[in-house]
Amino acid sequence: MERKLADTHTSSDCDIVIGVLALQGAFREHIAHFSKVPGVTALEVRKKEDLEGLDGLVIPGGESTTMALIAERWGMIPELRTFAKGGRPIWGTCAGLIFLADKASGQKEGGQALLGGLDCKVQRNFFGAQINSFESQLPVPKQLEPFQRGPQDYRAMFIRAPAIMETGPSVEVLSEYRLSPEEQAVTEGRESVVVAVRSKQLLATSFHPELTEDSRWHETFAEMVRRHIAGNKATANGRSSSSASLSSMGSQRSGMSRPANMPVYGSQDKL
Ligand SMILES: NC(=O)CC[C@H](N)C(=O)O
Repeated sequence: MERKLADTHTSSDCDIVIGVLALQGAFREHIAHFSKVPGVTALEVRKKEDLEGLDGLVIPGGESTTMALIAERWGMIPELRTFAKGGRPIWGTCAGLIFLADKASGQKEGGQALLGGLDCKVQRNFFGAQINSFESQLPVPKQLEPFQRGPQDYRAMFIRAPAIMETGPSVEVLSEYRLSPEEQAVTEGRESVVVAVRSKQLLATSFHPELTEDSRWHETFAEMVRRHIAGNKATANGRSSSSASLSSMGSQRSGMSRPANMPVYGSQDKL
């Protein structure tokens, strides 16, 4: 595929290629979303060679044990770890968050391979089984530029979702979910759990933005990827990467806000 990353491009308009791990789960829905974000080409990643030339990677929701087993069978775990260590941006949604976490509790017997890198402890299936899946409107994370357009809340869909129980110092909390009194009763009085974080080049969400019609999480990740590229270019040119400001990137795009409350993509049964 021909790529356009000319030096004359600013960070805000350079074309980027984002891979979506397509071993299992909701990868098609992520690709459908990225097709709505200008300048983004999204590709399925099915084998280790597909990781070459990507600017960023999404690990979708699905079933993290199954995804890890398939990745192991295809010999992809070392390459995925190398990709993560290399510093290119990765976004994990739901099972993808579990995959990125340094620690996960509630694993199946025998455990599961984790990529790690995200200094968090997650609890698998924190919100219960498939039948306990639910939706919630959460306030937008103020620090993310794409969320300054459109509604002041976003639709979060939790499907056998994990929660982030502990975060390390490098982790920035983007969203929390307030637990009901009944939920607090079974979590030793904990009032909320973390459901979205960012840490350096990693983004992770407990819920499924790809199953809604709101592309602002996808725009956020595309910005992280562009900022990473701009930072690398600035370093290569001996300049400070702070010249790549998120707000200046966002201000050049217009007409991209969409109503959050739109139909769900596809069937949840396949998750
Ligand atoms: N929707 C999801 O991605 C669910 C994640 C699933 N509970 C797991 O542990 O992998």
